[in-house]
Parts: sequence; structure tokens; C-alpha cells
Amino acid sequence: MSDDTMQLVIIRHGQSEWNKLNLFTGWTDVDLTQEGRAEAAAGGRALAEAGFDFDVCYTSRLKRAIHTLDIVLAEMDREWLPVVKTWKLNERHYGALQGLNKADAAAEHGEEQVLVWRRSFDVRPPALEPGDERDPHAQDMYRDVPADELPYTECLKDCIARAWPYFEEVIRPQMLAGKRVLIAAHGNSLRSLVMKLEGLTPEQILKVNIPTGVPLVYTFDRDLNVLDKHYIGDADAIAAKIDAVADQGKARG
Ligand SMILES: O=C(O)[C@@H](CO)OP(=O)(O)O
Repeated sequence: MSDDTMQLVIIRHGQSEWNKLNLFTGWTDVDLTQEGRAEAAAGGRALAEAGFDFDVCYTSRLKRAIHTLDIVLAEMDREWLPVVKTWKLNERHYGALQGLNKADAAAEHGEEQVLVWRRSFDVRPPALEPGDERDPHAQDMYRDVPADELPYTECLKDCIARAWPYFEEVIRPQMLAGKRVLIAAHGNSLRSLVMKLEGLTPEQILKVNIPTGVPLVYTFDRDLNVLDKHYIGDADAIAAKIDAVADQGKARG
């Protein structure tokens, strides 16, 4: 890579237990399935085989992303790299939908409504009630976060409002300093970054689905203009994975 370009690799966690069950997940801290661990390992091997290396890694506070990163780094023999875990890269909070089956929700409320909840830019899912057992205010993992910053629900716009400033203030300076950055995060926290990095409109981001466990490589100039973007892996298999994510919101046929 020449001095006037910057590299960023992002990877969505591998299949989680609730991806497998097709449940709205958000901030629910579920682990990877065996298939999810295998996806993460394949992603790590693909990065190693393509000659990628990193200087610093970022992930969320949720174990499905943390474990994905651990597995990727193990495959690359880079377990010693610094890793920053931040709630700002957590999945979008899915409010009171967390734990509901997406296909059941489509059967009950209609596929259009589920598409709005899943992919609209600025419509929030129904919020958690304060005191709900899923309320992040009551969870040890967020005890250092100011209470007024913790959500009861989030639309993509809300997720961008926390994830993008973190990228701008923390990650971008690392890239400008020449550090090669790897981010392991979630479908919608990564869609937040993709929307801003690529300057997409709300209509364009609606159609963007990120496959599990596949590294996505960006090359930028120093002003963060995208020069190149590509997934690493078999194009047909990746397209099938992207379609599978889009289809999760359909009622069972
Ligand atoms: O349930 C979730 O938290 C997300 C990611 O798995 O799902 P969706 O793709 O429906 O936004």
C-alpha cells in the first residue's frame, strides 16, 4: 500500500445462536454457533492467505463480535494485537423486538413493517420499558457508560450517531497515522459505518445487507474517499449469504 492510501477491513461476526433461530438480537449477548466459529475461522484464513496484517483492532462489547475477532486473530497468528472493545460499535439496539422471531413478526405485522423495523433509516422499533430485564442500564457491561447515552431502542440514524463519531474521533486518526485497522462488529453497526464511508442515501442503505464472517476491505485516499471496496471470498457464496440476510424478514412460505 502506498503512503497516500489507507486500508480498513471490517467483518461482521459469524452466525450467532439467535441468527440461527432468526430472532431479533440487538444488544442481547448471545454467542456464536459452531457454524459461526467456522465462518470466523474461514474469514481469518482468507485474510492471512491474502497477505493482510493489522496494527490495531476494534470490536463491540458483545461476545459474538469479540469471539469472532479472537478467532480471526488466532487464524492469523496475531492474538497479540491490541484490541479495543467499545459499546459504540455494539449492534443497533432492537428495543422491545429483541427475542422475537423475524418470520413470526412478518406473519403478524406484515413483511413491509418488518422491513421498516429492520432497514429503515429513521424509524425506531418499539422501545424497552425502563426496568425491563433487557434494559442495558441494569447490566454490568455498561456500568461505565453515562445513563443518558444508553438506548431503549435505536433506528439506524441513532446507531450512526454513536458509531460514526467514534470512527471519526478514534479510528480515523489511527488510520491517518498509518495503522492498519480491523473492525469486527455487527450487521447494523457496520451498515452505519458503510453508509457514512460510502456517502449512501437512506434509500441506498435500505438495500445493503452485510454477510456473516466475510472480510470487507476498503482502500481510501487520505481524505477518506473510497478508492476500492471488495469482499474477500467466493463471489457466489457471498451473494447467497447476503440474500439470506435480506430474506430473514420474510414470513415463512
Ligand atoms: O437481529 C439483529 O440484531 C440484526 C443482526 O443480526 O438483524 P437484522 O439483520 O434483522 O437487522
